Amino acid sequence: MTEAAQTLDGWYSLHDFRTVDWTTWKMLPAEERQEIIQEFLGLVEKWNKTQAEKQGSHALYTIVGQKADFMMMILRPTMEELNEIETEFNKSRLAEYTIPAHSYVSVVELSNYLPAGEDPYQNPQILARLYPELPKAKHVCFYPMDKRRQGEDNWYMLPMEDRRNMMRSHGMIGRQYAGKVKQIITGSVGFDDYEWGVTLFADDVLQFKKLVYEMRFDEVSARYGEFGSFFVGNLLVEDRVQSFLHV
Ligand code: VOV
Repeated sequence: MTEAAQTLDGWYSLHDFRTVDWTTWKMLPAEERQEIIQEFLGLVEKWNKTQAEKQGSHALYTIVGQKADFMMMILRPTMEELNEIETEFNKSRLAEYTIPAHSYVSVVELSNYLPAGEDPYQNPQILARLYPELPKAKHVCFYPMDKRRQGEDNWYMLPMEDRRNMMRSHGMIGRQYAGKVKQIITGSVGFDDYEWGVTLFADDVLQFKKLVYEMRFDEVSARYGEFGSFFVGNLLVEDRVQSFLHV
């Protein structure tokens, strides 16, 4: 057996994608739509409070294309809290006018491919990455991925040393995007259909394409990467919720 990578695990993560049922939403009287929007903003207010107390974080983005209309990304210390938030949203009146489009369950993950040193859970830089406040970047890009296990190309049969070297090269490419793209890698083995969720944040949306394309030529992605559906979107600040839902 080859040596398994050790992971550091942080907050649990739910990416919840919804499509708005504009047809029925339009049928409501304007005052009722207002009440529903206020109820939803009340939920967001609770999430803001949790975030201010550093007990979690969240992000709202509208999604471009037909896969979904908006995404709520939620980070919390436990799976139970994710479940409660999801259920609370589902019981809200806005949910009656949305259709679930997609979801992804995972946990913020760092792996030990890079040297860590002393107890990582005491290192403030590592803690900030395991329990991050999601940035208010203008754009988000989310996709799930696997490492291939096929014939000669089986990531999980490679010696630790080889995997570490490849991850070093991966990290070097990533570092060139410092300040342009922030990545949050969430592990989902045992939780969802792929092995990782990749969530990228950037103010310049084109940097997603440049980064992902450049990584395609790097061995760990070129030989071993398998990818699911991509979602790309724009920041939905609370002030924009009104205009987004205005009909
Ligand atoms: C924005 C840039 C960026 C940077 C700096 C970066 C760096 C790093 C480092 C240093 C490490 C290893 C240690 C750790 O921190 O876990 C990782 C780890 C990982 N990455 Fe990464 N990655 C980036 C970006 C980045 C992207 C764009 C992708 C998608 C790949 C693509 O082809 O579309 C990705 C994937 C991953 C994955 C799936 C893992 C876990 C792999 C495993 O087998 O465990 N990643 N990554």
